[in-house]
Amino acid sequence: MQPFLTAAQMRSIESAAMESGRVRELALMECAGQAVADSILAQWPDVAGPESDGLRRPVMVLCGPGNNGGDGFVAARLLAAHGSRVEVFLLGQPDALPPSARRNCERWQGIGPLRPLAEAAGMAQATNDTVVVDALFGTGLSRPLSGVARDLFGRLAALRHRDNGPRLVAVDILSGLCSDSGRVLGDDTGPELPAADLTVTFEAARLGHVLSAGAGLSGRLVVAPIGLAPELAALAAGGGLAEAARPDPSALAKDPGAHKYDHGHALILSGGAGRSGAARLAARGALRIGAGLVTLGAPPDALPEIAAQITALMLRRINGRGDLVRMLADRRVNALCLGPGLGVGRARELVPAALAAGRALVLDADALTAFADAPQELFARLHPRCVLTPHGGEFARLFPDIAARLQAPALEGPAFSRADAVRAAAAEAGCVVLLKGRDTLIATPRGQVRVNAATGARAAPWLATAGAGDVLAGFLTGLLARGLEPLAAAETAAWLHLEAARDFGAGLVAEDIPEALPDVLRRF
Ligand SMILES: NC(=O)C1=CN([C@@H]2O[C@H](COP(=O)(O)OP(=O)(O)OC[C@H]3O[C@@H](n4cnc5c(N)ncnc54)[C@H](O)[C@@H]3O)[C@@H](O)[C@H]2O)[C@@H](O)CC1
Ligand SMILES: [K+]
Repeated sequence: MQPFLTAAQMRSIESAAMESGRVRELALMECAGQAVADSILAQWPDVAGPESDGLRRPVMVLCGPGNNGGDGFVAARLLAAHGSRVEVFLLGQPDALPPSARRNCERWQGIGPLRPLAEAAGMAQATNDTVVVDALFGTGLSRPLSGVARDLFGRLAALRHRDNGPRLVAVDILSGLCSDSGRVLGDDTGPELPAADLTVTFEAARLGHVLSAGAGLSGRLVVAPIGLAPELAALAAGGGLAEAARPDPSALAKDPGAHKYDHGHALILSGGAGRSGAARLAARGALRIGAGLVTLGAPPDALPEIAAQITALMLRRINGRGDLVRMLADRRVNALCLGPGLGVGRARELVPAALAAGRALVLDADALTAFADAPQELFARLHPRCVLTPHGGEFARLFPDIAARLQAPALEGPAFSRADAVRAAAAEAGCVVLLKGRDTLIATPRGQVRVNAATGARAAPWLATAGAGDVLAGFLTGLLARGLEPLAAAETAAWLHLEAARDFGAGLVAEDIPEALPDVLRRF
């Protein structure tokens, strides 16, 4: 299990560990600062070295008024012990620091000078390749960056565009980012934040590392254990933690003795002539992911073009509601996909009939847009075997009140997050909702949340391509046909979709995603 914590959850495990007497705050801070120093030494070995080496890369540690600053003082001390050239800057006064941070500030003052943060700006500009350690604010950030910190970050953001600009390491989370939502606290005037090269966080990732702006600003993420594993396990056992999407390999294996009908029969409904490409992509995805049979249901005018394009897929004339009801009399058709290229008018006619059949059902694209004027009409018909797969725009049309909370400026932390939004949407819809994006989020009506983040080592920039969402809907439908439950199907589909795109790499177009899947499945 790879959990993503909120600031409150992180504080709760820290408090539990300290209240039980198992660990002390100073020890936690020492571990945290050690992890920061170790990660810097691993990524930039040239920060350390003998005194005579003029090529040593300088380090600037920016400490804030809370315990995040305390981690910075520890890292500064440990880097100095490795021979690094370290300058330390403080926002605020040493005697206003909380006790453990103050203790570590005093230890630093026994080693080197402490300067006001205002002096850091000029230095970052003067020295190329400096490693700047951002220990200004962590999980305690409650309002937008302001004053000296905001000005300094604006300058760092400008310098980061240069090749030899400073490198940036965020302690716990980049200052200015809300650790629960990954949103930049502020309004449309800023602040502007520089992207970190590296974020070193503790015990478990925060949601803010992978959601919204945090996905692009956190850089490489190192999650360092600091001795809170028992408390984290206890918290996880209580349920309710957001987790990374993870496929279940055993659910994907096929029994050598099984018949094709044992793997389900998926029905993908297509739009009319000239609009069948999206449904064909979805159908190819459903077939590749292992549905036993996949049928495309199309109106008469689209039949010739589809017939000319497909081989293993089956084709059936489904013109209107009556045709669909007749097809669904075959109980072996156990999963449906409506939306990709369907057309809004056709969706309006077919979605209610598809929902009434009670089969596993993916509603995507036009099937969602068709109910933008009357989402409650759709919600009243949804059942627990449905999965909605909106992108941001479709989400906003179906759940305008929830989307409005997400679009309002994040002026205070913790801000309303995409995880909060998808959880609220699943509760309102009464079924699994998969919100597409670089940070794809999946929620159940019971409040479970899975995150499939295309960030860091799993970045897949080529996946932002026309038709990729249609393939995802097809993967999901294929897995539902194979009998996976909606949550497992959604997280497995999202995970495999991203892996296939990463495997293919540059030049990816949507057609490549199903074709890249076999290599991914073989690795299981
Ligand atoms: N509590 C613990 O046991 C541990 C905490 N650790 C570190 O401590 C951090 C959390 O420490 P804190 O709770 O002290 O919080 P922070 O250090 O993130 O900051 C809190 C301080 O900043 C002020 N503040 C918040 N937003 C501000 C803004 N925009 N402008 C100016 N001031 C602002 C607050 O009033 C408070 O004084 C974690 O992120 C982590 O780095 C680690 O040392 C591990 C152990
Ligand atoms: K920070």
